[in-house]
Amino acid sequence: MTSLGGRRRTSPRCGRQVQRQIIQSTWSSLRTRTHRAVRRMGGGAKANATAHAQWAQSSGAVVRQAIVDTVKIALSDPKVKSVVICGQNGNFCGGADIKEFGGEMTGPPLIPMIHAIEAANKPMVAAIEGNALGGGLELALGCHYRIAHSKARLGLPEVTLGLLPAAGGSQRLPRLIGVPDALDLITTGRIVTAAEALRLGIVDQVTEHNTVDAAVKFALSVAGQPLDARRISTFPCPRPPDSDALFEEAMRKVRGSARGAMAPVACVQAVRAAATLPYERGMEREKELMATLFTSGQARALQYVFFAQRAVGRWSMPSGAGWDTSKPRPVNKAAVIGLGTMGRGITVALAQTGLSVVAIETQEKQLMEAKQAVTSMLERGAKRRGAAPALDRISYSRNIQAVADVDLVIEAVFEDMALKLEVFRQLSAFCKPGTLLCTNTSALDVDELARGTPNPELVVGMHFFAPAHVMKLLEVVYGKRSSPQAVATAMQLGKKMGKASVAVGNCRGFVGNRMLRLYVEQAFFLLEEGATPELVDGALEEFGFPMGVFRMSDLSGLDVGWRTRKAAGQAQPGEASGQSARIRNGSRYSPIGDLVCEQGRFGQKTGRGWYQYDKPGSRVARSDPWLHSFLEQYRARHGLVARSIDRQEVLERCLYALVNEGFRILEDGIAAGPEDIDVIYVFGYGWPGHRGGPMFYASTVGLPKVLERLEHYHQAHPDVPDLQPCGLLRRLVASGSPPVHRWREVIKKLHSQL
Ligand SMILES: CC/C=C\CC(=O)SCCNC(=O)CCNC(=O)[C@H](O)C(C)(C)COP(=O)(O)OP(=O)(O)OC[C@H]1O[C@@H](n2cnc3c(N)ncnc32)[C@H](O)[C@@H]1OP(=O)(O)O
Repeated sequence: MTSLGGRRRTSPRCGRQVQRQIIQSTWSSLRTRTHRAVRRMGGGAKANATAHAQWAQSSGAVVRQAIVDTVKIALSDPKVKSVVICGQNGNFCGGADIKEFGGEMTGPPLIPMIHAIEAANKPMVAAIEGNALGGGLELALGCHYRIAHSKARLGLPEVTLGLLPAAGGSQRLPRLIGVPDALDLITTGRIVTAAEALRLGIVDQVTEHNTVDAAVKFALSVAGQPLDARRISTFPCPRPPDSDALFEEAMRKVRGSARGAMAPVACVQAVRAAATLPYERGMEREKELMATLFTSGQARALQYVFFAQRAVGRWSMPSGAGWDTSKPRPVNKAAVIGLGTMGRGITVALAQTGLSVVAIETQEKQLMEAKQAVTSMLERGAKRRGAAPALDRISYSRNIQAVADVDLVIEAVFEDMALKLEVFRQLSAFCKPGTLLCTNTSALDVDELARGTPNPELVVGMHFFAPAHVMKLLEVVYGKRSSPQAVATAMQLGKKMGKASVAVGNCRGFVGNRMLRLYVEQAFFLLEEGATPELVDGALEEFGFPMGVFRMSDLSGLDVGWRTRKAAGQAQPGEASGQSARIRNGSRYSPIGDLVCEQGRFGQKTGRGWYQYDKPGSRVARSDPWLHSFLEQYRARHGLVARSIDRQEVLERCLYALVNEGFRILEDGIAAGPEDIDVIYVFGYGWPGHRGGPMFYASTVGLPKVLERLEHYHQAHPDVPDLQPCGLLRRLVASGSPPVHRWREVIKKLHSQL
C-alpha cells in the first residue's frame, strides 16, 4: 500500500468519539507527509526515526504500519465509538506502490490489515475523495460503510498491471455487487464514478459536500449498531441461476480480447471462486492465481508500460531543453485545416477537450459532409459518456482567414508537400503572431515545411493516429528549428487530450512508421520465400497483435502504401521478372504488394486484398485461393523456390527487424529512450502491453540472443542491409546487456563520443 500517511487526529466536531485515520495518495509528496504523519501518530523522535528508516526501504510498508497501529489504538480506546478512514489532499488511496512489487515486501501485509478492519467491533467508515483504486478500494471494501464524494473515482485496475485484486477484492466485490458487475469491473479494470458506484452498491452514500464531515456524521449515526450484516466477506455471493454459462461466456470474451494476457483470465477464475467457494477458500484461490501472475513476466511488462507512459512526459530534445525547462503557451482556440478522416477525428478530439475549434475545408460539399460526420461523432461520444455533445465549440469555415485568432493550427490536408507548403504559407500570412503551426503529416519532412515559413521555431509535427479521437497515441515531432516552447505546447495539448504523447525527432516515418516499414518488409519477403498471409498473420496474432500485417493492411487499404512507394519511385508498373525486378538501390525489394494493387485489390474496401471478403467493406477475412496461386506464379516467375517457414522464423524476422530499427532510432537520437519507443508501439501500433513494447521485449528475450538472430538472418539475406545488427545493440551486449532502464546511460555515453 503506498502513500497512506497515518495521521491521527481528533475530529473537532465529535471530540474523541470518532478517530480519523488519514490516508493520502499523493505519491510525489508522500515522503514528507508520511514522515510528518508518523511523527504525529505519537512516539516522539524515536518513533519518527524508525518510521523514516522504514520509508527509505518502502513507502507502502510505513503506510500500512501506520494504519495497523492507528486502528489498534482507536479500537482499544473506549472513548472512540466509530472510525473514519480518509485520505489527504483530496485523495483516498491509489492502491499499492507498484515499485514495491519488484523487491521484497516489508511491513504488515495488506490482507490481514483489511481483515482486522472488517473484524473491528466499531463501525469503520471509508470517506472516499478522489481516487479509491486497487488496494485503496480493497481497503474501503474492508470497511463497514463507504461514503464517497460525487467526484470520486473507484475501481480495481490491477488487471491493467497484469494482476488481479488480490487483497480480497476479487472475493468481496462479487459478494457486494453481484457476479456480472464484478466481472465487468475486475476483468476490465474500468474506473467508475461515484454515481455509478452508488448505483452498483459499492458505496452507501454520495455527497457533494465535505466527504470527511459527511462520513463523520454518518459514523456517529451508526455507532453502537450491530456490524455483522456489514462484513462483506461473510455475505453469500449472489449466484445467478445460469452461472456456469455466465462464467463460460465471460471466459470466452476475455480470451478473445486478452490476446494472450493472463490477468483477465485469472480475474474470471478468481470471481468464479468467489461465486462457488466459501470465502476462505476463495481467498486461497485468489492467492494462488496472484502468485502465478506475479511470476509470469507479464505483470512486470505491464508495470513497465505504466511507468514508461509517465516517463515519456519528461521529454527532452537533443539540445538539452525539455519538459522541466520549457513553459507551454496557453491554447484556448485551435484550427484544423482539412476535414478528411484525420481532420474530423482531430476536430472531435479538440472539442471534447474543451477547446474552441475552427474547422476549415475549402470545398462547400466536403465541409458540409465533414460537419455532419463530426456532429454525429460528437453525439455518439457524448451519449457514451452521458454528457452533452460539444457541438457549439466548433465553427466551420471555407475560408482559411478564419485562423486569425487561434492559438494553434493543426494542418491535416492531403499528404502532398507542395500542398502543405502552400497551406503553411497562407497560415503564416493570416495567423496572429506566435500561433503554433502543427502538421499532422505521417511521412513528410517537418523541417522542409518549417523552412517554408518565416517562423520555423513555431512549427512542429502532431502525428495523430486514426481514428484521431479514439487512438491514444500522439507523436510530437520536433524539427531542427522547433522551439522547446512549441514542443512543450504540443505535448501539453496532447496530454490534455488524454493522449500518450511522445516527443520524437524528425526523420522519415518518425519513430512508429520508420520501424513499421522494416516489419512489413520482412512480411513481404516471407511471402516470397514460401509463407502465406495466413501463416504470417497467425504468428503475429498469436504473439498478441490484434491483427497481423496482412489483415491490418487490408483494413487500412493497400493503396496507401502503394501510392507512397510510387511517389518514391520504388513501385514500378509491369510484370518484370527475375532478381533484378526485386532490387531497388542495391537492396532487396519485394514488389508483391504493388502487383496485388495493380489487380485493383486494395483490401476490405474493394472486397479483395490479401484475403477475400463477402463484399466491399465487409470485415470478415477469408483465405483466398486466388492469392495463393498468385504467390505461386510470382515465385515461379522470379525463380524463387518456396521453403517451409515456421512461426518462430516469422516472429524473429518481423520483430527483430523492427527492434533493430528501434536501436538505430535510439542511436540517431530520434527517440530519447526505449520507453518512448515502447509507448509508441503499445498505444499506436497494437503491440501487446503484456509484452511491454518492442524494446522491453528485446530485453526479455535477451539482447545477446536478438543480436545472434539478427546476425544469422543478415548472413542469410545479405541483400537486406537493414538486418545488419545496429551498433547500439552490439554496444549494449558488449556492456553486459544492462536492463532497459539503464540503456539511457549507454546511449548518453555513445552520443557524447560522437
Ligand atoms: C496485493 C496487492 C494489492 C493491491 C494491488 C494494487 O493496488 S495495484 C495498484 C492499483 N492502482 C493503480 O493501478 C493506480 C495507478 N495510478 C493511477 O492510476 C494514477 O497514478 C492516479 C492514482 C489516478 C493519479 O493520477 P495522476 O494523473 O494524478 O498522476 P500520475 O499518474 O502522473 O502519477 C503521479 C506519480 O505517481 C506515480 N504512481 C502512480 N500510481 C502509482 C502506484 N500505484 N505505485 C507507484 N507509483 C505510482 C506515477 O508513476 C507518477 O510518478 P512520476 O515519478 O511522476 O512518474
